[in-house]
Amino acid sequence: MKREQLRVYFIMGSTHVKLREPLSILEQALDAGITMFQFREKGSGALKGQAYESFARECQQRCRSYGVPFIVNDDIDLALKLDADGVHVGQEDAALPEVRQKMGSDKIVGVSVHSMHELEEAISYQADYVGIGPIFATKSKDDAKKPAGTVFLRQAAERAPDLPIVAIGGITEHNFQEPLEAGADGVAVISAICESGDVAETVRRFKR
Ligand SMILES: Cc1ncc(COP(=O)(O)OP(=O)(O)O)c(N)n1
Ligand SMILES: Cc1nc(C(=O)O)sc1CCOP(=O)(O)O
Ligand SMILES: [Mg+2]
Repeated sequence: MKREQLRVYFIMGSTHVKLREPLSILEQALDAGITMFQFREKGSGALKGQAYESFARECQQRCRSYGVPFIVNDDIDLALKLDADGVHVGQEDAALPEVRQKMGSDKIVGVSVHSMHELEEAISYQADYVGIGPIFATKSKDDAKKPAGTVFLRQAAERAPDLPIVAIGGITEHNFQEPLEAGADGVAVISAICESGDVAETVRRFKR
């Protein structure tokens, strides 16, 4: 993958957008230039079964029409079934060698890391990128860790200059420069886009 693809990484599930139409938000975000999309359908009220798969396919179809990578959060079986562009897994989701073996070498495998040990593992098992967070406080993940700021992000970028890094957690139009200056290639965002009154303008600001 190209590290520029992490520049504005939009993450969404139907539960993140409350009463607003999620597919319309995704289309507006794609049209405004998001560079990667993650399908993250989890938590209370999340779709299940056929509705879950159909919603994923609808999102994937839209990403394909814009040439934007479609990444599945957590669910490797769904990623394989849909021939998604990749998966994102956390430390508790699955073992990285197994994920790589199932997905194959051509697909994108992203992993969350919070320590140097986890970063070293991600490097040795050839993760395509790492997600580091939460940088700031977030309300979008119930089991998020404490906000960590950019200290570890900066250390990770220094240790692994060739490994693409995306910052996540509480990132907004007003604070996104901080993780970029610390060495992130891009920012991964849920609420700043899902809850924006002007999705297109918000995405454009992240791209400036
Ligand atoms: C880009 C990116 N970075 C980190 C995460 C968090 O993954 P994880 O810790 O597995 O938590 P859940 O998102 O699965 O709740 C992510 N999804 N994307
Ligand atoms: C999905 C996720 N993972 C995080 C991590 O720290 O690993 S924080 C987070 C939620 C990001 O949403 P928002 O942009 O609304 O803060
Ligand atoms: Mg996960």
